[in-house]
Amino acid sequence: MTGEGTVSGVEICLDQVTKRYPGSQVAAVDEFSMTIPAGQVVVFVGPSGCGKTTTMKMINRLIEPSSGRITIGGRDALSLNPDKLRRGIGYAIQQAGLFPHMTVGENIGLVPGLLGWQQQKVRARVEELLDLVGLDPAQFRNRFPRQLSGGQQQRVGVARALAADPPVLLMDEPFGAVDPITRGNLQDELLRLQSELRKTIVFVTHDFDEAVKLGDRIAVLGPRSSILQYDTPEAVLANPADDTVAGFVGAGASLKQLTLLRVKDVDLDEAVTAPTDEDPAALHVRLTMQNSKYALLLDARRRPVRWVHVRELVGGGALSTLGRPVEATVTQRSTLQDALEAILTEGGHVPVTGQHGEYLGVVRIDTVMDVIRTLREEHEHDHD
Ligand SMILES: Nc1ncnc2c1ncn2[C@@H]1O[C@H](COP(=O)(O)OP(=O)(O)OP(=O)(O)O)[C@@H](O)[C@H]1O
Repeated sequence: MTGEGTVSGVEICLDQVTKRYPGSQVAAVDEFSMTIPAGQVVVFVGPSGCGKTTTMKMINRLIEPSSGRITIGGRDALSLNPDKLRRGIGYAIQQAGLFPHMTVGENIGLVPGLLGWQQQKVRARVEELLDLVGLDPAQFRNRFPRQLSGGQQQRVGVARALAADPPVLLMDEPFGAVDPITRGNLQDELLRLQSELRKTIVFVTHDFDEAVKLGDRIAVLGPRSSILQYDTPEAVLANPADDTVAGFVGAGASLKQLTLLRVKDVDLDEAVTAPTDEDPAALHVRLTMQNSKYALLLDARRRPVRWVHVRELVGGGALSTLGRPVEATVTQRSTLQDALEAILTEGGHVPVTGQHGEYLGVVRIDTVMDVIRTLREEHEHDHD
């Protein structure tokens, strides 16, 4: 994820951090070392029980490490007062973790209040944050958490984590408890927020697709929080470090890479186009001469309306009644994943439209397949 804001996050370093729970023979986290760059989103992904949450909670010392070193922005986290440390680190969890007896406003204003901010300033900050996460302050400020939907609660949870403008945000499956559509919206909003705020975010999830979507880097973790791979989503998808990672990435890994690219990143092809009032016989001649099977009919404002096959042009009838309607189009901003789905609907190619729905070109299935092949080769080459 690249953003335009200035980086407000700081680097986090974990150096041989180990957690041994009392009474347990094996370490839950075993000598974990990682540098998390300032202003980036790093996603910990891995199977249940591998130690993701334990690793994350050692960063804000909700769990005390048994040994090792942690620095946040160059400061030794283990020598700071834990309460003080936590006030400088935003924390968002599944089911939002809001205090049920406090209003939305009180929940969000909690940490700034603890930091001694003036009431007036806290109130202004609450308004600002509710706005930022897309909730109308007048409507939501005085409600209690139980009077909110799951998605709204998660938004408040994110607002609360951001309240004191901390450089670091820890997010533990924050969108785990909402339906897939709300989840997608919350992810989009986090990306939008992050492009402005540029915090350092550590995000824990089970969901590999979520990791690919949100992460600047993904850490795929195995037993005892061992780092199986720590790389960009592109690299993990294209070249999983071993069979375990490959299994976790799952089938269709190279297809998932297509969510990282957009239509504007590839060359468009030209279809044979025709206005809907063209003479079918004349269009037949044009298609034959250009050795094309299909023509794309455009309306008076050059918007794609129908596909017509060359065979359908010989039986007579007005062009506007021939062929079949265009069912899917994409824009320059659509992901190649969306384009591929549309191509499968449309049969081999999909029209690309501009701001006013006007025809710009088509993306063909061959183009998408070439992209997949190139990505795979590039990453194999990188890892030689
Ligand atoms: N308080 C505890 N006492 C003893 N063992 C614990 C404690 N908390 C976690 N563990 C153990 O430590 C290991 C790592 O747990 P952790 O919760 O960090 O994993 P996780 O990857 O976050 O799992 P999940 O995805 O299911 O939340 C597990 O084997 C777990 O049983």
